[in-house]
Amino acid sequence: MFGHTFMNQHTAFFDTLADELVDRGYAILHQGVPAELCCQLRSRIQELDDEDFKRAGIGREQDHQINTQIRRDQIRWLSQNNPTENTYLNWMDTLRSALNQRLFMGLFDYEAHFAHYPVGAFYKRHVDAFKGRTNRVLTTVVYLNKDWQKDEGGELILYPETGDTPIECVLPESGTLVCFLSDRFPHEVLTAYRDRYSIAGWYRVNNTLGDQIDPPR
Ligand SMILES: O=C(O)CCC(=O)C(=O)O
Ligand SMILES: [Fe+2]
Repeated sequence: MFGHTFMNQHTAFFDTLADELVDRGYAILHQGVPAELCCQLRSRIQELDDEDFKRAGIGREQDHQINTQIRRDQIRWLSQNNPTENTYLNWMDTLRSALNQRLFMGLFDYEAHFAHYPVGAFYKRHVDAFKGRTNRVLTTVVYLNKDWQKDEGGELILYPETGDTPIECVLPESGTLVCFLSDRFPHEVLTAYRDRYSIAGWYRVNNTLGDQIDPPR
């Protein structure tokens, strides 16, 4: 689907992403996903019914009360069956091979869900994977919100492995791609004051450690 010219055009982008991951363990790229694709993904979300989005859970935790204290987003997993979702999954697969070529990370597959944070929603500080207990190794988040303003909240805050001083504060602006090592960076989503749409995804390695899936599928 993505030919030679496409790859050449994007070589510099992949190089930057790989370099930043090596240097810092994370990367924030402001045009990480082509604008046209972001536009298609926004339309796709509009086609989906509110009912398609389900309350996100924490691990295998069934306790609704505890969940709502931690996260209030609603999610829907992406599927290859829809052409727009499939285009996104293909783009992320191109990125997967680009990273494997440069960093030998052995990224094996990718799973991703749309997330909707209604007004008032947040996701408290957490890590996406615990060392040695998961096969999720690299987190990606792509934002789909046009002209997001500072006073609309909903920032992603990244923390260092230890300590409470944030290292990054990211506005969920359309096209921005955030990528970080899943077991290294605690992070949180501050309360959103406007509907906030994103796609969160995880590259996984192929091992048998992964018995903890968060959120459950
Ligand atoms: O939407 C974001 O900025 C981050 C979401 C997140 O941390 C997650 O879904 O695990
Ligand atoms: Fe997360």
